Amino acid sequence: MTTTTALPAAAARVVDAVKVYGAGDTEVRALDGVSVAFPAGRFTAIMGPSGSGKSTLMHCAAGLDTLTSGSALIGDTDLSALDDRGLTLLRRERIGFVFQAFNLLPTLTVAENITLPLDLAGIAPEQARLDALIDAVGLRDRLHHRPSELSGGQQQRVAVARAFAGAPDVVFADEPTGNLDSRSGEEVLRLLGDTVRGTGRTVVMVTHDPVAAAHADEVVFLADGRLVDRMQAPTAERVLDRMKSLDGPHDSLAGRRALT
Ligand SMILES: Nc1ncnc2c1ncn2[C@@H]1O[C@H](COP(=O)(O)OP(=O)(O)OP(=O)(O)O)[C@@H](O)[C@H]1O
Repeated sequence: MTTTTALPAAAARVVDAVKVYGAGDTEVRALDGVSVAFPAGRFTAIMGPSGSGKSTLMHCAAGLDTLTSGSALIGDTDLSALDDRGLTLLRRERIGFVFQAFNLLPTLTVAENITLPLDLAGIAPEQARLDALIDAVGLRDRLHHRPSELSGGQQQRVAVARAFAGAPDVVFADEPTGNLDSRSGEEVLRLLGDTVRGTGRTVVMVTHDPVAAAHADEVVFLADGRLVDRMQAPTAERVLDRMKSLDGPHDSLAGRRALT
């Protein structure tokens, strides 16, 4: 038996994660010894002031970037044990991504965009799951449209469907509402939350926005590359209060956005 079996089920985690950019005078410790587990079947938000290491943590946890030291695991797979091809396959088969800029392929239809990761992996789509996803994102009447014919909110809902299409172990979402108006953003957040609660999938989301973070089951807070707090059952008000105490004397983008 390995020691990992004693830990609560984590879809993804980092242990003693250190990420250093640059060297000498220009060295930045973007992650300075972070250990955090993202539990399976839960929606976790990562918050913290600008430059606190949120994106770095997400990129390293998702195998988009490598740690300077420490480990990043998806389930029990240590990413440092994988070569480039192994990492590519893991990202394709076990991880879903939602980015701020939607990242849909403009020449493909909505339906083709949704099944693209499965097509790339040579996996036949499971039709019942696809149908349920298409209904959940409310885009059945748009399946043969191109992304340019959709609103931003609709495009992001396609991206959410694509991220979940292959039943990944974890979906990482990087500021998924950053390019959306508040109503469309709310729809995308509700969709992420409903998918986690309805299907037991796992979502890890980086956000600046306390209102967005309040859709999660738990918020983890970073400051200066360190994990400084975790909050269960967050509300926007409690998240904003916690962010104010992390921001120090200057207003954070999160605080300014939430107050406008
Ligand atoms: N490629 C890079 N080269 C050098 N420094 C970097 C690089 N990427 C990030 N950093 C630095 O690492 C620190 C953490 O950056 P990161 O983008 O992870 O923070 P963040 O919390 O996501 O910030 P924001 O909320 O502004 O997006 C910052 O000081 C940043 O300038």
